[in-house]
Formats: sequence, structure tokens, C-alpha cells
Amino acid sequence: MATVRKVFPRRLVGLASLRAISTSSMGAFPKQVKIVEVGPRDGLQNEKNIVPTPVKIKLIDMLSEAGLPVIEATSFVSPKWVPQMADHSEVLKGIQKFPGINYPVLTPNMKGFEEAVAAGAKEVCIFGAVSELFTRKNVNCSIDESFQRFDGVMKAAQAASIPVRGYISCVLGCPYEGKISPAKVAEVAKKLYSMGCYEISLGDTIGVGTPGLMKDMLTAVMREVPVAALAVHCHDTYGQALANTLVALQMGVSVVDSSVAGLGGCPYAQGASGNLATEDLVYMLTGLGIHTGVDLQKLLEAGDFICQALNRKTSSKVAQATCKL
Ligand SMILES: CC(C)(COP(=O)([O-])OP(=O)([O-])OC[C@H]1O[C@@H](n2cnc3c(N)ncnc32)[C@H](O)[C@@H]1OP(=O)([O-])[O-])[C@@H](O)C(=O)NCCC(=O)NCCSC(=O)C[C@@](C)(O)CC(=O)[O-]
Repeated sequence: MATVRKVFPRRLVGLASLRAISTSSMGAFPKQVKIVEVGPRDGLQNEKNIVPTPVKIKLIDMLSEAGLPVIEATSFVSPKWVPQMADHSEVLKGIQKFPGINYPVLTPNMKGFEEAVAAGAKEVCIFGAVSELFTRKNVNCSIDESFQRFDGVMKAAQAASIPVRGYISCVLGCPYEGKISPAKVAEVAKKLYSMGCYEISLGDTIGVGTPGLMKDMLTAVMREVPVAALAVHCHDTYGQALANTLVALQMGVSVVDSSVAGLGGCPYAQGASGNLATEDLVYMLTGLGIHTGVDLQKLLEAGDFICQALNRKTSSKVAQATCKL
């Protein structure tokens, strides 16, 4: 059973007062941000001990209760590669499907796509990278071969009217190849968008990016793909995730991936740590007067639940701060 963290009203009163602060000198922010919660997938895929299926289902249900509009539920990858995601079908079938909430899943190839559709997936994600070495380690093929697989998934998805989201990993640096050129990211983003991905999530997989790198990368990508179709996905390895996300918001990006309690990491990216914590993102956006539709208190409860189930401390600063009161 989850214990429910007490979030003291005075902390939330403090939060509300932040809204009065003028942001006009900080550039134009979107009025609304869509948060894509990746905790149940990205957050859990790196966990060594297998998390029981009912825990995953309860986490997703709690995140739905908190009002997250998109919750990435699981991935239909090989159980030999990522044993933690082996219960993908049970998870997808077991969760409550709240009206208006999307529950996308990762599908690297046709096998994954077919199994996902059989389990009831209504939206899928393909995931590529700008680095040859990372692609080889992550999905056991070259970038070109990964696109051949995507082509099959895309055609099948289009025939079934299933929307496809595209991921690009290593956009601000690669654990194996180091620096990545913004032009290369733009080229891959353009390819995914031209294939029919409705949204491209730009992943700083190992969290090495800084705001200047984010600005340069986004500038290049925005020449090829409309900003309305872009999302950012920042890992917080070097403590830069919130700063990098803020820059993206200032440049017009209005879709942000994050993970409850800051869980996360890619098993095939050495040094990758957790994602930007959703609690911290919601706190910042609320302070900027940007609408998310997320109930912070319920989100904190979901974070408590999963941290207790995993027997670990939250990485969310907001969760830590409200706990200390
Ligand atoms: C892509 C594969 C499957 C290729 O794996 P492979 O071994 O090259 O595949 P294959 O086609 O040669 O098939 C080999 C075996 O795998 C099976 N197989 C083949 N496909 C599937 C499937 N879909 N589901 C279940 N089983 C599958 C297939 O049936 C066969 O089984 P066998 O005959 O040996 O018994 C493998 O490399 C894999 O599963 N990789 C996992 C990668 C992964 O999940 N990485 C983490 C997600 S990406 C990420 O975290 C980054 C992101 C998105 O968050 C953004 C960011 O932060 O950057």
C-alpha cells in the first residue's frame, strides 16, 4: 500500500503567488504545455529488479488521476533485451483508460507493433538516434536499417489510423560518439517528420546538454520541422534538464517529456540517469502561469507510491522540499 505524502497547503499557496510574477521580459512562453509522462516506460525500463505488474498498473492509474494528458505506458521491445518491459501486454490491458488521455507505447519493429495493437495500443512510438554506435547498441542495427524498420511500422500504423510519435536519442551528445552536430539532428528529425510522425521528441539521452547547445540544436531542427511538432526529452544527469527545457519553451516548444520522481535512464546509454522530474516541471510551469492540467498534489502521491515500491528516494526537488515541511 502507498502512504500518501502530506503536501502542506502553505507550500501550495507559495506556488500560487509565483503566478503573479511577470514573465514578459523572459521571451514568449506557450500558454499551455502538454506534458508527456514517460515514467512508467523510461522511468522503469532501467530498474534492475522486476517491478510487479500490478505496481506498474497502479502507477499509471495514479498518473491518470493526476491529469497527465499523455502517459507512455510500456514498450513492446524484446524481453531478452529489456526484461523489465516483458509484461507490456498485461500492463496495457490492465490500466484504466481515462477519456482524453493517450497511452502510447514503444514499438521498434513490426513484431512490437503487431503485439502492441493486439494489446489495444491506440498510439505508438518509433525510436531512432543520431548516433550509429548508440543505434547499434540500442536496437542492434544501423541508422539506415532502423529507418527500414520504421517504414514498415509507419505504413502499418497509417493503414490502421494509429498516430506515430518519433524519438531521436543523443541530440545533445552521445555516450559513444561524443559531440553531435545540430545539422545531423535536423536531418533525422526531418526524415521522421516526412515519414508521418506527428511529433518528434528530441532526447538528451545522457543529460550532457546545456542551454546554449539546446538553442543551437533547436534552431537547426526548427528550420526543417514546425515547432508545434517538436517535444523535448531531457535527462538530468548534469542537473541541466529544467534549464534546457526552459530554453526550449522560450523558443516555442510546447510539449515536454518528463518522468514522475525523476526516474529514468536508457539501459543502452552508459551514464544516463533520470529524466526531468514531472513534479519539478509542473512546479515551474505553474509558477510561469502556464497551464498543464496536472494536479501537483496527486502527482506527488504517485511519486511517493512508486518510490516506496522501488525502495528509493525521489529525485524530484519539489517532492523533497514538500516532504521536509
Ligand atoms: C529492437 C530489437 C527487438 C532488435 O533485436 P534483434 O535481436 O536485433 O532482433 P531480431 O529481429 O534479430 O530478432 C531476434 C529475436 O528477438 C525477437 N524480437 C524481435 N523484435 C521483438 C519485439 N519487438 N518484441 C519481442 N521480441 C522481439 C525475435 O522474435 C527473435 O526471437 P528468437 O527467434 O531469438 O526467439 C532489440 O534490439 C530491442 O528490443 N532493443 C530494446 C531497445 C530499448 O528498449 N531501448 C530503450 C528504449 S529507447 C530509450 O530509452 C531512449 C528514449 C526513447 O527514452 C529517448 C532518449 O532518452 O533518448
